[in-house]
Amino acid sequence: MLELDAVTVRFGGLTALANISFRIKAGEIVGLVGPNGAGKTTLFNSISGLVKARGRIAFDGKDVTGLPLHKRARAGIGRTFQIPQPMQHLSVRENLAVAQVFGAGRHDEARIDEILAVMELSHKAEADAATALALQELKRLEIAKALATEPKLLLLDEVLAGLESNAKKSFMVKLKELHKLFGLTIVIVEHDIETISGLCTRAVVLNFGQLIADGTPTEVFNNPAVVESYTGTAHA
Ligand SMILES: Nc1ncnc2c1ncn2[C@@H]1O[C@H](COP(=O)(O)OP(=O)(O)OP(=O)(O)O)[C@@H](O)[C@H]1O
Repeated sequence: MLELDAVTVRFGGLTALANISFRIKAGEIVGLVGPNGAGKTTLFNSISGLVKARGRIAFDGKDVTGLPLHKRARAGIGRTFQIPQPMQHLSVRENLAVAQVFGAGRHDEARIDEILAVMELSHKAEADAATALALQELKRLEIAKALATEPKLLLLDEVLAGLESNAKKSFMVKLKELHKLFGLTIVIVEHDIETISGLCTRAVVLNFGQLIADGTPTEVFNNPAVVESYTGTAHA
């Protein structure tokens, strides 16, 4: 479903991603892990089209490397952002409608109602999205907006960050439900080892823009290079 070949991103003299190559199969839930500044968000930006990358990115067998953001969304690549930013002055429902037109090129109220229901936001559908939502609701809206684009591949950037452990657990259950209900492939950036182990069958680890491990969560978190990347001993 997703193929990355030698994906490289430079910002001036800084190499944010260096020759990243891996494949993701349809239906996988993959954890994208690594210390701050490792390149995780830049990888999401490269896949979704927010950042230009060298190398090759293919999705569903088609080369999307040169495609703009909206065409990648139409191809089925959806994402959330680290800091949820609903559109100002629009209701929750309107936020989803805009996302749907952008990503799917159509307006389907029934589908929006379904997403509102599954994300437990029906009671807030007409509320002002920017001012009337608590943190958990904002996070649910961020995921709902990505779902409204009708993705096949969903890139989740730290959607569980800042939640206490019970809320985290219920979000994990919800993500598993969405995976099944919408037939999604998911890549999730997350720092918490327990969350990655509970949710993902595979983890890919970046450090200083390099891919340093790829395997089951148990394999990866026992890998000395990964432990070093978190404790800093390798680069201290
Ligand atoms: N637009 C940009 N211009 C210049 N440098 C950037 C830009 N975006 C990211 N970087 C740099 O690229 C590197 C990778 O950043 P990135 O945000 O992808 O890391 P990350 O793994 O997502 O980190 P975090 O866990 O802190 O979100 C960092 O050194 C960052 O400062």
